[in-house]
Amino acid sequence: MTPAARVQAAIEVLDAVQAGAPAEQALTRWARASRFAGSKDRRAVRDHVFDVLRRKRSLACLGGGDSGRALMLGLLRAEGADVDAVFTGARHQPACLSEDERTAGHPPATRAEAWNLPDWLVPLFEDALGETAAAQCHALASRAPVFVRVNLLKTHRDAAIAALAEDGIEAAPHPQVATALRLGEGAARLRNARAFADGLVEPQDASSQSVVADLPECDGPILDLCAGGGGKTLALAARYGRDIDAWDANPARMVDLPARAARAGATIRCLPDRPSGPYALVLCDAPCSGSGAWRRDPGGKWLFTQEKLDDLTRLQADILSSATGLVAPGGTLAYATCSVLRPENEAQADAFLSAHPGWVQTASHRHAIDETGDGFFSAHLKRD
Ligand SMILES: C[S@@+](CC[C@H](N)C(=O)[O-])C[C@H]1O[C@@H](n2cnc3c(N)ncnc32)[C@H](O)[C@@H]1O
Repeated sequence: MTPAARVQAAIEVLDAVQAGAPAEQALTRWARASRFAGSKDRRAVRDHVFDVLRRKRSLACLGGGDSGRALMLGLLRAEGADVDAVFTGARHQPACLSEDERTAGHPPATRAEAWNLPDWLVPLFEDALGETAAAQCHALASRAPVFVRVNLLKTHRDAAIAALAEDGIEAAPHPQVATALRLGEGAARLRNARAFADGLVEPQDASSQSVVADLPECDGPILDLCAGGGGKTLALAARYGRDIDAWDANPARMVDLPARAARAGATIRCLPDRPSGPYALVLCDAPCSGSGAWRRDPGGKWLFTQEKLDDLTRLQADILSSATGLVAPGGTLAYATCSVLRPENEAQADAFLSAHPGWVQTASHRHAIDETGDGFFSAHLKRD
């Protein structure tokens, strides 16, 4: 496919997304109907689509509308591309620009437009991020860096870097997180690399790794209460060098965890029934808006509503409250979200402390959305 034909394909996928289809589904449909497209074409179309979805609001301004065509025009203008070399009208390529399209479009004017947020989220981002809100929104509208966690159960950092290099994957140590490597050239080959197959590394955002690295020392039993796919369960097993219990209200989410644990050389017990404890440490990586990681799932940013936020904060409070019975005296309940919003973070921890005398907060960490990782929050709540 020519570069312009890839743009036309992205326009069609974006039209489907704007009509309500999830981006992944729209891309899969397009790929199935476009057998002529090779893997590089598919990757390029996907990149266009996700680049637009991260910055949909500002690109709609620049492109003069929110159709797939206007959004791609906005992206090309933002990148300073020669739009007439793309909108050529040739076969499989976007039709030539009309006079209206040429004159339409303006630079983003409001904060919501410049920050690529729905209007209602702007005050929440300002409240949570203060002077860094603009920079963090800019990071949220950019491609996410790719990180892996070095699995200390099997290897060490330099050996992991060398193993990745054997498969042509560049990896550089993270400036603060000892287990994290940032991947460069060749990152797309990770899933086929020996280092991955042998369990030397696991894909995991650096802030996610940091949440586990920051946990207190612990000698007793450990539970991952919202284990999901088990990213943090595996990190816990490596961090503490012992067995970890894992549970999730939706057990189907843990289906791949036994195979992942086997590859990582970790012993994880996926509990069939709700655990009863007591545990010295319970990690509660709660369901959340995902606002700290929307650059990986930009569709979520545009579909999120105040009502969904209210539902989530109620669920988080319920999960935290029901987790209290699982923690041994002197033990820690570590609450974490990949959100930057106060109602899901500091306000949630404060409400917990008010409602549960006998608990104290021993630490809280905020991770900014930037080149070193996603936005994350964690609070360590200790049972006195
Ligand atoms: C943010 S995800 C966990 C991600 C996971 N810790 C990881 O690192 O890959 C939150 C998980 O909480 C689970 N969940 C929702 N309600 C729950 C509840 N009441 N108790 C336990 N888990 C719950 C969801 O099914 C989801 O898998």
